[in-house]
Amino acid sequence: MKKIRVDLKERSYDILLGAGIIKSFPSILAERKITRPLVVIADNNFLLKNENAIKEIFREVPNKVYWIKIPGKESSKKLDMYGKIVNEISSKGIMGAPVIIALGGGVTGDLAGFIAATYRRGVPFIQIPTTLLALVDSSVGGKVGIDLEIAKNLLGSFKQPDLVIADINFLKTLPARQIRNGLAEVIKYGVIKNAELFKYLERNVDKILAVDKKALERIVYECVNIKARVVEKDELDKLDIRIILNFGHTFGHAIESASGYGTLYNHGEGVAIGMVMAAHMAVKLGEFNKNDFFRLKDLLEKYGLPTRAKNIEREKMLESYKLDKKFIQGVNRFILPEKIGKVKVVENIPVKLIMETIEEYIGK
Ligand SMILES: O=C(O)C(=O)C[C@@H](O)[C@H](O)[C@H](O)COP(=O)(O)O
Ligand SMILES: [Zn+2]
Repeated sequence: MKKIRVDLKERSYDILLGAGIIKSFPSILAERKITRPLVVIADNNFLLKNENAIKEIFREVPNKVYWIKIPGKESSKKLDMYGKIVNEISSKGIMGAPVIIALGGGVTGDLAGFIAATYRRGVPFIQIPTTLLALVDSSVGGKVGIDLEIAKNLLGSFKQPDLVIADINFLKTLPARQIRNGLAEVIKYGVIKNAELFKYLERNVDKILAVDKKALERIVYECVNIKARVVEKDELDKLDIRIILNFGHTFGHAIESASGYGTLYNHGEGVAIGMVMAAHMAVKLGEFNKNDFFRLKDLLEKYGLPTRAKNIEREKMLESYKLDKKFIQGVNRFILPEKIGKVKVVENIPVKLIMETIEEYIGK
């Protein structure tokens, strides 16, 4: 088992990473003296495939366990679902503050984390990510929240988990589209911080798409380390350091919102298109060379990710785009690549270039 420490003073925590480590869940709780009741907010799709094994593990813990199942789809990250779950928790007659556990992908983690941040003004929180996207990105760093109709992640908070239990074995039963969803974020890490990781992704496409355990473990380890180090320097996303993790997300989020958070584009797919759009703007601004642009586009395509969006209403996308949390008082701010492995923040990109890019990549 590997242990990655996220050093955030009194909010520091461990990420325990390994194949099959979920089996050690009862001893992990015992070692850490976690005795409070557990409220497990679980993705019902994940449970459908793994319920027996998971329930067997939870039967070995002395804590009282309450289960809440949710559909792990983006459409669950909404106010009505949030209201329903907090009411359900409060009606269970739990004495004292429970520990909230997120057992699922990014949606489950973001929603459960927002509940952990707000229920009783905050209760302990454990992330057990079950998708590649959640393993490499959303389970680490404490961004939690829900979507509003008009834009993604508009209501939220920072709530660092107390522990992350990252079991690579969960990836074995993940549908291919979910693997690709996470791979978009993995490619993002290569572009923003690690050219070697990017090369590794270029050289090992077949292995990675075949969900080779060693390759996936290596990737998850690299990504989590990058994220942990970035978050340590700028936990609250205020110093223009953490912002690099948002590469591809301005257009990506707008694509997700404009497509109704449905099945059309998931988060990774939106981010894949968003990265290509941002990279193309960087080429046009003379900040990024064409060759690297095509390396990025090709790599996304090799992993089966989209690089342009169809069936999106541009007007809807623009409404959501304007609410990007990175923009300051009407000044747009984008993360643009300078080379593979390095990005920078660029402000005030000409509206003409942004509109041209939308015209080129977003359409009916
Ligand atoms: O952790 C971060 O910081 C990120 O930006 C990582 C993103 O991949 C992730 O999708 C995040 O939830 C986006 O947050 P937002 O601030 O753009 O809503
Ligand atoms: Zn993301």
